[in-house]
Amino acid sequence: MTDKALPVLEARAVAKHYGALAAVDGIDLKVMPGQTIGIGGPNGAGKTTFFDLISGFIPVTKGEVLFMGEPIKGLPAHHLARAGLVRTFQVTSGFTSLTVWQNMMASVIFGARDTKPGLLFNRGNRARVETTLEAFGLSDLASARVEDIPALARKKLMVATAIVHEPKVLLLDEPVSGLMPSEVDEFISLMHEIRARGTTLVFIEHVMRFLTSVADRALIMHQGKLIYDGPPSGIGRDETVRSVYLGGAAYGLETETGHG
Ligand SMILES: Nc1ncnc2c1ncn2[C@@H]1O[C@H](COP(=O)(O)OP(=O)(O)OP(=O)(O)O)[C@@H](O)[C@H]1O
Repeated sequence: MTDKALPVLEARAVAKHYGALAAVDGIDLKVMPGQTIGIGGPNGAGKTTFFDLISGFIPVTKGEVLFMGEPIKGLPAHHLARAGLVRTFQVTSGFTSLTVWQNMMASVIFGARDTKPGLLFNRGNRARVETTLEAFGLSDLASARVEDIPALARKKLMVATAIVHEPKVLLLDEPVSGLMPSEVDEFISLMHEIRARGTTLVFIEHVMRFLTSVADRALIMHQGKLIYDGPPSGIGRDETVRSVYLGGAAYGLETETGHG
């Protein structure tokens, strides 16, 4: 069982340099079990690079990242995913010529600890896929090819293929970018359901309405550093955040997007 007092994911003075550029410049972060953290900030602030570091996708230049108290250095991303640290990408991924059902089964099979794929088409895994598709409102599209389904369904499928592994920590990179306001609302409800399961969530999002409705803690990055760490309701009142991200003006957080 997860120890409530220990961070599930921790960044200690994490930095990533590209030549002279510090894309991420010494970030400390403790993600506690069950937290939902939303990360915002202007383009080029270092959000995706930070995500790449804490998911083990790229190596740190300085500092260290710990998952469940253990340093992740040197562990490949697929190993971390199997251990419960799962992420999605900004660009909606998936096997477009396969069906929704096949994508889900592929995720279950390749994400499993067991290495004998043949054994994984079992009743338990099929039931997990069915339950997840139902929870995401995707059951009716199970036999549709991914290239034929709407953008909202593709976005949902990407999260569904991640959540079917019952991750300890789910990292989502801009889950609602490009969606219509009503679709964003649907995704907000979905995120609340995922939160209710107790999944620890960390996401990047420019859509402020989504960030403030879903997260219980907000981080704002600028030039590789954290300039805000606190309740989402405080973002619009923070002078620094307003000047570098929200345009300096009084900011109504009902606004659909920040920069991006
Ligand atoms: N592989 C790379 N090589 C060189 N520079 C990079 C590389 N990846 C990112 N950068 C630079 O690091 C900085 C941070 O980029 P990053 O993509 O992390 O920002 P971001 O906050 O996610 O931006 P956006 O909101 O536009 O996605 C940028 O200046 C970017 O050009």
